[in-house]
Amino acid sequence: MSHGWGYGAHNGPEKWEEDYPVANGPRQSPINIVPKEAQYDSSLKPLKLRYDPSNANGILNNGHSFQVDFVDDEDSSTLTGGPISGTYRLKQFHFHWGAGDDRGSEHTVNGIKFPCELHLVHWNTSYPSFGEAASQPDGLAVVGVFLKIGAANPRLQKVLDALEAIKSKGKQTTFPNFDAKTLLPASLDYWTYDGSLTTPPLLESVTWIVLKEPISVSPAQMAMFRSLLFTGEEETPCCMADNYRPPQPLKGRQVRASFK
Ligand SMILES: COc1ccc(C[C@H]2SC(=O)NC2=O)c(OC)c1
Ligand SMILES: [Zn+2]
Repeated sequence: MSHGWGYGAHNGPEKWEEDYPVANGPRQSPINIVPKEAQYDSSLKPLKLRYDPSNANGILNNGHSFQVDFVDDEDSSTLTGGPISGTYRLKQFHFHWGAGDDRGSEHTVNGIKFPCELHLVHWNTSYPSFGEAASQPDGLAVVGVFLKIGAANPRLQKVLDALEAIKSKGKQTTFPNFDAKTLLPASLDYWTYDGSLTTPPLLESVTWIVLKEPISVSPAQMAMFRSLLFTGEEETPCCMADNYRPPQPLKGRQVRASFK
């Protein structure tokens, strides 16, 4: 690809292998999760997510999605327990969504696509930085949460209300005092497997932790996601949607369940 990667016909997921050959690697993400084939593992610990709202910093349209960034210079917003050992720090969260409610998630369950998927990105503090951790096989842990069409989600609305200020690529604004825990469902039951970043550079450094229980999002709220632009202010506007990579081959990997 002469131009940067994206989600269009000319630079989308089917083309990424041209610049990122790891796209065909042994532990690529996302995957289709088949609950009946996931093995219950009683040794898996409960997830422990301790987030300090004061670590929330800014919100950015990065041209592929939007992300809420967190100050991560202390162990104040962390993920411990679950399938991981040690302490992972919250770095950012972002979403993937469809142009229609029939698609948008990256992981699927029994082949079912959800309209949206939240990713909470954490890095292993046994490495000196996020960038260092991202190149290590146990460097990152991403918690995935499905969004399902239903009642409007008031906690999500706080995030969506900030989008009008970051409509086009490269725009950012402050986003203080946000508790990312409010975006989690009641149950922290999860599936876990070894995978990768779902965008270039597709590094195989992610322990995936996908929650079984979705959170709700209303059709009007989905429309707010779709009001964002992939493009910068000076470009022909292109609505940000269908920014998801489809499921990748499991290649013999085991998906474990924290619940029966
Ligand atoms: C070190 O470079 C990167 C590049 C991209 C992402 C974001 C990807 S990874 C995911 O789960 N979803 C996404 O859109 C990243 O996140 C850890 C780290
Ligand atoms: Zn993601």
